[in-house]
Amino acid sequence: MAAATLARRIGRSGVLPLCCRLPAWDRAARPPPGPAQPPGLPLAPCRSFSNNKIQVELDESSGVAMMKFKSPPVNSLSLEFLTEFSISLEKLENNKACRGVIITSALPKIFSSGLDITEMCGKSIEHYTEFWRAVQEMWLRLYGSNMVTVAAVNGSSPAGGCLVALSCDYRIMAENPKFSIGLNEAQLGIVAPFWFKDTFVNVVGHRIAERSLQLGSLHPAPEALKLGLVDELVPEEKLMEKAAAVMAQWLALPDHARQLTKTMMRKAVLDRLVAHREEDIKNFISFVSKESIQKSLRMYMEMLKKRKS
Ligand SMILES: CC/C=C\C/C=C\CCCC/C=C/C(=O)SCCNC(=O)CCNC(=O)[C@H](O)C(C)(C)COP(=O)(O)OP(=O)(O)OC[C@H]1O[C@@H](n2cnc3c(N)ncnc32)[C@H](O)[C@@H]1OP(=O)(O)O
Repeated sequence: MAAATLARRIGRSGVLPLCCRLPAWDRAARPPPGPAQPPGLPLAPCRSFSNNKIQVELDESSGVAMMKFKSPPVNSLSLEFLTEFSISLEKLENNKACRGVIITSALPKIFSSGLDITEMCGKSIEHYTEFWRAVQEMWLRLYGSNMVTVAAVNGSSPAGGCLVALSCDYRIMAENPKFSIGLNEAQLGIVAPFWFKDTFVNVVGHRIAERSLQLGSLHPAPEALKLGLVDELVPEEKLMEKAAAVMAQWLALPDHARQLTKTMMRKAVLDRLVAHREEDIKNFISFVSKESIQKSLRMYMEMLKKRKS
């Protein structure tokens, strides 16, 4: 689907209507590009594209795309960012030449600061609906992607930023103990929804997830490795090289076998959100509309600003 058409269909809601496409986890496995492809079949024209928030470059010879978050100061996941993120994933997913994507940040020291807190403060019910749908859409696309997804975590990655990394197939983090990662929602006085929790449990197991979620822990990189929250630590200067090597290893397998296995592992969790999407939006709205929650979020933002001065 052309980017302009996609953007029009997404419209202000930030969401692709589900009727527009099959979810990635329900699609048939794609044949690998290259010799198996009928000669003369044009590849989708998306070698490199970028928008205000995200830059993507696809190397058609390897089938690997590099996606870089570039939304200063901290790559917060605003409605606009989430919309661009979903559009970028959709473009790659629909491009037969693309088999894998490495997700990283173009900013120093920050992978992503998580959901943009200002999107959850003092806004209308319509805005909360649109925002939360865009958060759901991003996760459904990323967690349900048929592509191999590798997170090259080159900075701190709290809450929604951690969810992005957790939703990938493999996480490599720069071994800087100043960088931390985790679902710290409880520290903000808010609660990670069930599908954040399910994604976390699927990576680290129930006990570690329960303790970490209740405490709202942000784990420095070495601790994140011990907990299995990330798969590997490497010196920062080796991060991209390592991500490319891991990607090559995963792409050495036949796509169909890997994709069907991924679907088998993730389907129940994806289906749970798909079945309860509207209810989840209602829960989000009633939760963030509470005066006590608004107060907690405002205090947290003030704390961030004070810490700076
Ligand atoms: C029952 C349940 C049912 C339904 C669900 C209910 C509830 C909803 C759940 C919602 C789930 C939420 C998920 C989230 O992702 S919440 C966001 C969590 N994020 C954080 O806690 C990170 C906060 N930020 C930081 O810790 C630091 O900023 C960071 C990332 C380590 C970078 O530090 P530093 O380089 O020093 O930069 P600054 O702190 O100076 O920040 C620069 C600038 O950016 C602003 N900012 C930072 N993070 C955010 C953010 N997430 N959203 C918006 N703005 C952010 C910061 O305030 C500074 O702004 P300024 O104007 O002062 O320059």
